[in-house]
Amino acid sequence: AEPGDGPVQIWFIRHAESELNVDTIAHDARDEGVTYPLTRTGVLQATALAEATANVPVTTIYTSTRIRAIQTADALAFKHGLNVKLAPEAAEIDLGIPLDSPDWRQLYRGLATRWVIDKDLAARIGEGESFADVQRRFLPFVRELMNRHADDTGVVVVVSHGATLGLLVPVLAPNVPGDLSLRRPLSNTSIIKTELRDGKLFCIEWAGLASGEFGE
Ligand SMILES: O=C(O)[C@@H](CO)OP(=O)(O)O
Repeated sequence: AEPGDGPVQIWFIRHAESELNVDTIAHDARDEGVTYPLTRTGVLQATALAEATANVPVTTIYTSTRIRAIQTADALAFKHGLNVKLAPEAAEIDLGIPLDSPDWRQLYRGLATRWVIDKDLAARIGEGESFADVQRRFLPFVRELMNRHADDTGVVVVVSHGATLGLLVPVLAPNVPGDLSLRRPLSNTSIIKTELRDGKLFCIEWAGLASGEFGE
């Protein structure tokens, strides 16, 4: 069904390219609040996202409180004449990996594998969050939003991050394999489209991939 015809849809969107996503930019500040804004490429991506979704019946926009997410959400908000609702629960996972580590990707993959393949919810790196920690903050936020919008039509948008969305949406939408983000990483401004069916989230599309193509 087209968004607007059927039950409410929740679209989880990864923010546009930020300074954190460019290896040639120093990542010596903590990832918090305003430390990593969008790059110029990111600004153009956010504008393109807003154009591409101009005719989507967006009713509400929630955003992580990192500036890269807020900027992306704002691009949508300005286009749709909406305000944004701040959701600190949707901020990026504190992975415990130094942001400028040359082994960042490999360490991330290792940790994500322990979480979603080995089901070791307590695994963590240093002072970083465990999968149980992240679930404790993100899942109730989304479940509350599902309740709040259960009788709506149209599209509710949640702007968040690669690791948070990639690893947590599969926990909420049972038709998504837990390791899908390891095989199909979310690039900047990727959209995960879900729909509320019988009180549960059903994923209809993952970054352009239709639900029949998720694999095992
Ligand atoms: O750097 C990244 O690739 C991820 C992981 O922290 O973050 P974000 O989706 O916020 O860019």
